[in-house]
Amino acid sequence: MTTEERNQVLHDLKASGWSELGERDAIYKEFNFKTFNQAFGFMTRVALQAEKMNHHPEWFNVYNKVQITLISHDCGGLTKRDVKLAQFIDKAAASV
Ligand SMILES: C[C@H](O)[C@H](O)[C@H]1CNC2=NC(N)=NC(=O)C2=N1
Repeated sequence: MTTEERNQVLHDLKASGWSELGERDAIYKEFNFKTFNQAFGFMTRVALQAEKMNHHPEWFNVYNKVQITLISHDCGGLTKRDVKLAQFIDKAAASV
């Protein structure tokens, strides 16, 4: 991404609850659902999309909470693939 693209994209992602990690060039967001079933259903939809994109989240789930970090490991930082997946994730969470 160009610096301009990156700034625009980060601005939009931050507006929807993503934050930049300090220690790595990655983005992070926490999702809270009502139940484990909802959390895991959400994770299942994200997993299928991730597999399609061959781009996979780092994530941690306890009961109704899902914490997600996105980074492109091959580049050691944020790429358009992370942005695409983040946008899919937000849509999936909104439709639970
Ligand atoms: C072998 C396989 O294509 C690679 O390891 C893919 C899989 N999923 C991936 N996911 C993410 N987030 N970053 C990667 O660099 C990556 N690489």
